[in-house]
Amino acid sequence: MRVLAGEALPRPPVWLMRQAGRYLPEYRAVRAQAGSFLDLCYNPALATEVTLQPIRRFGFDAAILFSDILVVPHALGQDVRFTEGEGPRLDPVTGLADLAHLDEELDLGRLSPVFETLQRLRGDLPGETTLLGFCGAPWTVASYMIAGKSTPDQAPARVLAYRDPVFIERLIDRLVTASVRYLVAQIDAGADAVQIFESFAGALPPALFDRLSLDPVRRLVEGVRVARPQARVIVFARGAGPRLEVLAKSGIADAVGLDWAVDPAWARDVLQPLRPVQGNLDPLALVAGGRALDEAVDAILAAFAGRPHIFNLGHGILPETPISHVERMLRRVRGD
Ligand SMILES: Cc1c2[nH]c(c1CCC(=O)O)Cc1[nH]c(c(CCC(=O)O)c1C)Cc1[nH]c(c(CCC(=O)O)c1C)Cc1[nH]c(c(C)c1CCC(=O)O)C2
Repeated sequence: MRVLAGEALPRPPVWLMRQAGRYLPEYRAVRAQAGSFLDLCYNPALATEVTLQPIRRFGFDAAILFSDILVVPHALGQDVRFTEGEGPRLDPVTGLADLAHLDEELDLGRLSPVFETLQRLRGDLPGETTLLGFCGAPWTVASYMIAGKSTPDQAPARVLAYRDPVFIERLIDRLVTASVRYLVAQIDAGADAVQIFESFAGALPPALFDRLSLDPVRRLVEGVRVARPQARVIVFARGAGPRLEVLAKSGIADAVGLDWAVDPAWARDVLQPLRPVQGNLDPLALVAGGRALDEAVDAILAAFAGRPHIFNLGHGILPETPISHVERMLRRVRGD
């Protein structure tokens, strides 16, 4: 929270995207008894437990709510399933007629287990551990709602952005409104800060980036700040590249998340004078370990030293990551 307020610390605080997950045996054990992945997300006792697991094991400085970005379309009435080994499956929404079948307003009651999880976490976490809530950015969530699954380049949503701009705009608007409500409720339930995951920023050409990513994220954050002026917001726009400068200059986010392809020297010179940054170790360097990992960690620490920085990966931790590599990374980041 101090870094998000603009303070530079001698050692950066550290957490990892997807830090609760399949690389942990204790997560796999809970997952096996939980039923479906969504059952786990909506079970406050178990969701609290898996959120706490990486805090207990590694002492990360932040805990991130265990949930998924796709609970928002689910709570809007879209059918969402997670099938083993295949990832998410949704009944595609591809035009205004489909959109009419979804709820206009987000039903917060459907998401009450998520808020209960946050309340439990607030009580169970050490006082010095930041509690992070999150949601997907409107474009990223819309691209799943349209394609109905993960796609390499979000082609189904992108082609509709050209063919049916009215539909895309309505869908994005609905997600902005729903996400404001959702993040405000997360803050009220105990989240200290929230992260917005724009995982598919990199798919958008420049004209669409402003219209479908930057502007909706701005409206989302403004909506949250109007309702809860104390809110702290991290925006992680994967693949945005040099467009991160526009984000940093806009003042939308308290901190700018960096993916692993962002050059730390560039981010130090261009972004860090404007905003605190978060990132950006390549998750595959963490899989590889050894000297390559040490060098990658050192390069990030050196680049961002002296200005506000939160250490993190440049995307989610991979299931094949050895736990000993996470421990090695943490010793290096903490200087012990
Ligand atoms: C695009 C996206 C999704 N979900 C999310 C994003 C944005 C971040 C990113 O770009 O990775 C965000 C997310 N998903 C999950 C979290 C929990 C908090 C955390 O530890 O960071 C967060 C913040 C848990 C999860 N969400 C999912 C898992 C794995 C499911 C399982 O345990 O069976 C976890 C731990 C499932 C999920 N959820 C999603 C996909 C594509 C998948 C399948 C991928 C896979 O299987 O690895 C959608």
